[in-house]
Amino acid sequence: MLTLDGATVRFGRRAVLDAVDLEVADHEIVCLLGPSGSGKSTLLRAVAGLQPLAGGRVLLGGADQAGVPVHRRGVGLMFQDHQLFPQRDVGGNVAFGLRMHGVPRAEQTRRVGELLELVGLPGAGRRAVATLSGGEQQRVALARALAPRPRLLMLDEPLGQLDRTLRERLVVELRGLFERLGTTVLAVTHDQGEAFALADRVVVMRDGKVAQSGTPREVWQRPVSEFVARFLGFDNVVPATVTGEAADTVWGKIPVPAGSPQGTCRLLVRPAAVRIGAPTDGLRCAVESLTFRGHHVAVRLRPEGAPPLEAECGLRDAPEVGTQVGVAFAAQDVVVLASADG
Ligand SMILES: Nc1ncnc2c1ncn2[C@@H]1O[C@H](COP(=O)(O)OP(=O)(O)OP(=O)(O)O)[C@@H](O)[C@H]1O
Repeated sequence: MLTLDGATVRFGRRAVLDAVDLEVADHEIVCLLGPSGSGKSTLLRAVAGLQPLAGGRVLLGGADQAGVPVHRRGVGLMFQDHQLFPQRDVGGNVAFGLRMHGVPRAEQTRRVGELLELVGLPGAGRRAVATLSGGEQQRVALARALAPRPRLLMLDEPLGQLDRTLRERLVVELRGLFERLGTTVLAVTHDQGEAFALADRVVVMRDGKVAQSGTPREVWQRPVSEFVARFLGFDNVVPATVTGEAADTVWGKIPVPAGSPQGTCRLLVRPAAVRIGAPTDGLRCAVESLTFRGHHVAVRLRPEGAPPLEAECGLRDAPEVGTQVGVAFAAQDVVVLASADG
């Protein structure tokens, strides 16, 4: 459906999109994830035709889009600040793209009704935009973007301004809706939870380049680099030397999965790999702090003469702050990272 082939965008001398290759298949939901300024929105704008390329190509359905204006690309866009037209009612907003495409009025009315039903706002066509909650406005913006049946729907921080609970609910609804409609989606978010819940595939960006692309499970289980691991919120990343099935680290010898690459590397030790036991067993640490996270407790440990170590455990197993514990490591939650890229 969508192919980026060496797509490059420059602002001045800086490549904000740096020779990016990316494929989005029909019916696929791809989420671009990455820190602020990594080029996510620029990529969407380049695909939409709002941002000229300094090099490379954007192809939609196999056709090079060079010179094709925004309104002829057949892509739908929904931006963060969904910008509904305040003077039009809900129906008028949803029908906007249909009017632009010269869809007959009766067909417009039918389609608007259908879409409002789909996004969970049946019968809201006559309501004034100002009377809607943030979440409802977001749904109207989505219905408006879907109305012209774009071959590719692009969402830029679609749920950005909503509170966490509403976002978590809507993201599940969105995924169901896109699956039912068979919509091809390219979405941008800086919220990894949102990306992982919505996407078939996650693309992590860094400085205008793709740092990693894979299913949510692949990226979560096997981040390819220290950058991706840290971006996902993992703090236990240290230099290591792997020999056989063990790594030498500042935290002592840590077992690694069979078949791991050998030699010097960075090692990711997921909090789940850190098993807390009696102070006489394993690496001795002081318990520095506990953070309650719903179903588990994040435990910050301070080993003697080594950097802090993040662990996690069940609510009932949480040690007391200030006590001493011993730590062992479980190989299945240890990942040898392919590159030491800081
Ligand atoms: N019109 C412009 N002129 C100059 N620099 C720009 C312009 N638009 C974007 N940039 C710069 O390009 C870089 C990438 O911006 P972009 O908006 O694509 O990042 P992003 O990953 O979407 O970030 P965020 O998550 O903060 O929205 C940023 O450093 C930004 O300041």
